[in-house]
Amino acid sequence: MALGEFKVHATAGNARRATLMTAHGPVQTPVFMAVGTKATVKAMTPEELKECGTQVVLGNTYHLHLRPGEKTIAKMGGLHKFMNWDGPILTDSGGFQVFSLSQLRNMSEEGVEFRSHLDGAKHFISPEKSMEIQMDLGSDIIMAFDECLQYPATDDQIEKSMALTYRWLLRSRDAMTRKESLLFGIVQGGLSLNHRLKSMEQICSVDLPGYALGGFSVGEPIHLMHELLPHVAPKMPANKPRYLMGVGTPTDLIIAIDSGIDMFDCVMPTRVARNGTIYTWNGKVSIKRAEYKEDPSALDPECDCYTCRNYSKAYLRHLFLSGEILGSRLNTIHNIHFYMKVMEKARAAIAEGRWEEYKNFCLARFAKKEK
Ligand SMILES: CNc1nc2c(CC[C@H]3O[C@@H](OC)[C@@H]4OC(C)(C)O[C@@H]43)c3nc(N)[nH]c(=O)c3cc2[nH]1
Ligand SMILES: [Zn+2]
Repeated sequence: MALGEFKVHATAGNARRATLMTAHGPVQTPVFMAVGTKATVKAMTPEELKECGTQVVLGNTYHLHLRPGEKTIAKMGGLHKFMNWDGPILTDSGGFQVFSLSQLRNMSEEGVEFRSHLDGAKHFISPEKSMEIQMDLGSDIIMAFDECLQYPATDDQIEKSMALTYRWLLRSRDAMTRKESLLFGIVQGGLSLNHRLKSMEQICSVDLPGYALGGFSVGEPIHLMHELLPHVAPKMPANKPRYLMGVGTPTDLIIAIDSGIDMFDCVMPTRVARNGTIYTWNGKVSIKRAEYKEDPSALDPECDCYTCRNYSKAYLRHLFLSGEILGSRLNTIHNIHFYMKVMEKARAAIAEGRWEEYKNFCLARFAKKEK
């Protein structure tokens, strides 16, 4: 397959089983990408990520620009070498984090001036600067510099913001000089269907290797996203990957795959692992509950990850209550393994004509409540 080629092998309604070719190898979709904001997927080594079936790791322009700086990472041989990850890396463009993390100074057509949340130093990111940072990092998939509007937003704010995001996409595209990197455009448009379709028309009119849906999972009631997705995702170019940014729970993944989404990222599995929430094939487990104090069973009897093969709920509860680092590591290994297993089985189900059955199985299982 050629660089950037997206080959659809099978479909089931809007769901697709496909392969995206990147400079660091093929990505089998639907895919869940592990979030490695500061050049590490928290608490896991690259070997453990691979063992869990991780294909793509995310990095971030905003965080890595502030520390250690993309020029330093470039001097160290680029982000792959720096973090010892030889698979595909996708980097977010930093817009979302500037708006959500920093004390924003001001925003203009040119770009965004902000103060670092680390030391208050002044910085400026524009579409051109964001592309330069991501190319210095050696990213395989680069996200266009966009404005991710907060929720709720007025129609006027949505229209102005998506027009800016479109103009910034054109500047992002014109600033791309690294042919190994694939640029994805980001569709905005808030939570209104007509704005979403208008933004999709604009963004997808630019010929790119892939397109993302941004502006979701920003505090809106999640059902609004579920209601919009089936009307938007299937209308995006069928021969290009569709990436739903920042989503989501296992249930969200299944619902979005069913609407035609191919790629996902979310801090959920790693973040909730560190505070003791475990995803299993029978719903969520909160390891700190007293009922697990002397429970010899694995987190999930249906899981074959390193954690479930070697440790009991009693031990993992003890580690969590003791604030032991190993607790974070073992819980994260399980949650990442679980997410990757859900996606691996989804790929097989679509390929083998079993998607409806697998979808309904997952939605029922994931909804089960702890006794
Ligand atoms: C959680 N909900 C959510 N995240 C979103 C993102 C950022 C996604 C990145 O932010 C981090 O999650 C907070 C993840 O770790 C890194 C590595 C930073 O990458 C992921 C978005 N990014 C852009 N450019 N545009 C968007 O409209 C957008 C919407 C999102 N909704
Ligand atoms: Zn497990």
